[in-house]
Amino acid sequence: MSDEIEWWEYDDAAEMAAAVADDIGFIIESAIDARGAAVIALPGGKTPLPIYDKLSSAKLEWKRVTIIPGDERIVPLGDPLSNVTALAKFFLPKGARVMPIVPHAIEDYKAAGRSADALMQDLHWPLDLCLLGVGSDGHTASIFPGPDYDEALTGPKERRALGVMPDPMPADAPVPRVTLSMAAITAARALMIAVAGKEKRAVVEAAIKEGKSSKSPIGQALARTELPVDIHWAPN
Ligand SMILES: O=C(O)[C@H](O)[C@@H](O)[C@H](O)[C@H](O)COP(=O)(O)O
Repeated sequence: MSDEIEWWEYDDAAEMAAAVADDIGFIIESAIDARGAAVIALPGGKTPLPIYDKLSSAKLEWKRVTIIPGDERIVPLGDPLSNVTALAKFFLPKGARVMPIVPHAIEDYKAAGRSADALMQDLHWPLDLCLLGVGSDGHTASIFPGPDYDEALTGPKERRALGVMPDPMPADAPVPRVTLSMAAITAARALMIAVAGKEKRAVVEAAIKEGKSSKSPIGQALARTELPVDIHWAPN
C-alpha cells in the first residue's frame, strides 16, 4: 500500500491542468537528464485534455519523449473513442513519439492485448510516469471487473498489457479494451492520479479506506504500489 498519498486540490480544471502539466514536465526533464529519453503513459477520457493542452505547450525536448496511452479502446485509429488519436493531436506536432498500442481494430480482444504486450518490449521499462484517470465506477486505465480482472491484477509480472472485456460495459465507451497490467502500472517510477468532480473524489476516498480489500481497480492500484502517489483533484 502506498503509505504516502497526497491530495492536491484546485479551484478549477485550468488550475489543475497547469499544476499537473508542470509536474509531468519536470518528470520528463529529469528522465531526459538521466537517460536521454523519457517514456510516459497517459490516460484517455475527458478529464486530462486540459492537462495535455498545457503540457504540449511546454518547452521540452519532445523528440526524446515517447508517449503511450495507458489503455486503449479497441476501435480504429482516428475513431472519436481512440485514446491514442487524442494524444497524437496534442503531442505529434511537438515531435514526440506517440505510440498506438492497438494499431488495428481486431475482433479478438485477447489477441489485441497480446500484440500490445509485444509492442511494449520496444520501450524502456519501468515507465518514467504513469498518469491515471478514474471512472466513476472505480476503474482505472482499462482495468475493469469482468472475465479479465484477475489477469489484469495478478497476471505474470512480465505481462505489461492485456485485452479486457469490461463487464458491465462502461456507458460512455462500451467497447473492449487493451490496458496496461497492474504490474506495469505499479512498477512505474512515478504514479499520479488526476480526477475531477465530487463523485470520483468519493470513489477514490472510499478505495483508500478499503485498502487491500478494495474491490475497485483504483483501490487495487493504490494498495499494490509502494510509491508515493499524488492525487490531483478539481471540482469540475
Ligand atoms: O480510456 C479510458 O476509458 C480511460 O483511460 C479511463 O481510465 C479514464 O481515465 C476514466 O474513464 C476517466 O475518464 P473521464 O476523464 O472521461 O471521466
